[in-house]
Amino acid sequence: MINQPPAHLWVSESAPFEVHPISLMEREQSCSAIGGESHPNHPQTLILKSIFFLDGFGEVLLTSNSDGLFWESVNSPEFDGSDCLGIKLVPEAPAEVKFSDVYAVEFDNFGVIRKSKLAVASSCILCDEFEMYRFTVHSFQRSKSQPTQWVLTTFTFGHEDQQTCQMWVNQIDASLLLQVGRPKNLLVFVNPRSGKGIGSRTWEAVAPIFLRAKINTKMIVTERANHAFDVMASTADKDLKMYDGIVAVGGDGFFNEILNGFLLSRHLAHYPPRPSDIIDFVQAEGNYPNEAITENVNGSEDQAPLLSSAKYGGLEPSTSRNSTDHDSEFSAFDTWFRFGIIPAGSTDAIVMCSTGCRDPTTSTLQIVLGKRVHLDIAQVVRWKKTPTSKFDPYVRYAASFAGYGFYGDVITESEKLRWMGPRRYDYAGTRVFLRHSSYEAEIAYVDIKSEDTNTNGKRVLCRHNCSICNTKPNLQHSRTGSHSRQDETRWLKSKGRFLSIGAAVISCRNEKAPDGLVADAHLSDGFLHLILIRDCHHALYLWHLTQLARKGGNPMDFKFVEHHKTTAFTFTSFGDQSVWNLDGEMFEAHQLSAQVFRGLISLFAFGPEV
Ligand SMILES: Nc1ncnc2c1ncn2[C@@H]1O[C@H](COP(=O)(O)OP(=O)(O)OP(=O)(O)O)[C@@H](O)[C@H]1O
Repeated sequence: MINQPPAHLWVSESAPFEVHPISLMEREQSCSAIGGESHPNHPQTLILKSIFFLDGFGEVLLTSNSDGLFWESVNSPEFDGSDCLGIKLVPEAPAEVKFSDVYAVEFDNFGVIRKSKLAVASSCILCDEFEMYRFTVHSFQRSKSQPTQWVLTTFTFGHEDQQTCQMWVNQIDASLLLQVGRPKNLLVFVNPRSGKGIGSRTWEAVAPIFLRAKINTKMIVTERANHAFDVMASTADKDLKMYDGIVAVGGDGFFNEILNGFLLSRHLAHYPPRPSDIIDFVQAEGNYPNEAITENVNGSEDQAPLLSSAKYGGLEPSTSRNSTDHDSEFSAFDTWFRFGIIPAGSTDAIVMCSTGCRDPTTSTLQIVLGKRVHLDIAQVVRWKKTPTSKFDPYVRYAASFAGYGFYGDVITESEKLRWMGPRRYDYAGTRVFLRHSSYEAEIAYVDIKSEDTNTNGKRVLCRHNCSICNTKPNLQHSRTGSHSRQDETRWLKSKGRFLSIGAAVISCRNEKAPDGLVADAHLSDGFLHLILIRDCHHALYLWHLTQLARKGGNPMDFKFVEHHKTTAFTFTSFGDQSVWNLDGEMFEAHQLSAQVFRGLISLFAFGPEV
């Protein structure tokens, strides 16, 4: 039943408007007039107050200032908070929304406003409903069951006067324009084959949020693997700079493709040292006998070689990259350009680590609200693909993980089973586990003293506004190269048979490993976590894997597991074939080196809230 609003709302007391004035309405043109604070960037900010009907709640006095909207219930005999059956309802609606949490406001024309929540829920025909002009404020709230998940919420305000509604919409719109860091133009890549083939559906579900937020999106649905890479690599910088960022609707592998398409031609920096650079130096100095290298199972410091920056890096100018070029070409994107990921893949570890959950709506909200976190990126340089291939440096970047042995085998197996969707990882994982293959290899890694790690060896989890990620680095490894400026870099070596070698850039939290591969890895502390799993009894390996799969497990607490926080490492295989897994993509490499670049890129994300 649609009623006319009660008569008292039509009576003007201080009528500032001639058309349909509403009692108690106040309009202040200057902040000082009502003792409010002016917005530092916008001294003309209006402070508005008007009586509205809040849909599903009742009559409220709505106030807008530079921070947001606030409302309080207006007590009147006809709006006493009772529903149509006379039951007293305690209003549950929040009484404020900050502009920083508002992503859109829309004028809704003439339509129904309901007096109480019960009326909304039950569509009770006896409940009071009015028809009036309306506007809707779009925001979010945290899910009650999973607080890291953000769910859409709206507040619809009704008023008899169209102009009043329109004025509020204009005012709120003006306040939203003052919110810093929100994107206006985005290039969106959609992988229709992600996960269970849900990329396009995922985009269709979240696209209205971008539309409402008045963000222009240019959307490209990929037609083949590497399509997004090719577009990113071939687009001129001046065209890319028209966008505030790039959004990937897909999984980690798809994001990796976009990242590589962006970085490969734009990020110019010195390569990390080759495995042979380190061995050559050690042999020349004579302080690290080969036998000791072979036996260095525990990475004891006595056996550690020192490597001066003058001696490593070892690349001829033709094969190295100039970090001065890097500064000019890459930093042009540095300040505002961001990447977003809307999860639609099989694992989505990067999204889980950067937003705290795996939810397309949460990721979309964090994009439209312009959130930002920095992300470390590992640069992996393959020197030789197979034992017989010639020296041919080939660079790839990884945002989450580089893994060998078990991880390489799982990705090799699962690629043949793409048709199975995300279940392929369970099937391939079981097969590879049963095979229990181990591989002979040698690893050298930069030794980091615990006082250089920002945590002093303590386990500190990465969270929203993380103090570790925000700390200035003690080491000189940074965006210009992980360790290239240090006078002395100490390398440790491990050689032997490994079930797996993993280098985690971030914690790699996912549904199979709720704490991730490394629970205390950070988004942008500038460190890699090298996890070496030596050949061990099958049952012990299973025990380690079950610890990984458990929340609060201790997967590192085994003698055969080594965990080294580092900035760079080199790898040499002694087998015929060796396959790595980079962010879920296969990467064949007989010899490689990797180094981390601290906070090399920014993501549209709020940071994990674990
Ligand atoms: N149109 C397409 N057809 C086939 N493959 C595509 C297409 N577009 C992209 N790809 C490829 O699909 C691969 C996997 O995509 P994506 O990472 O989105 O899904 P996933 O592997 O299921 O998820 P995750 O990486 O999280 O495990 C990427 O390597 C990408 O190159």
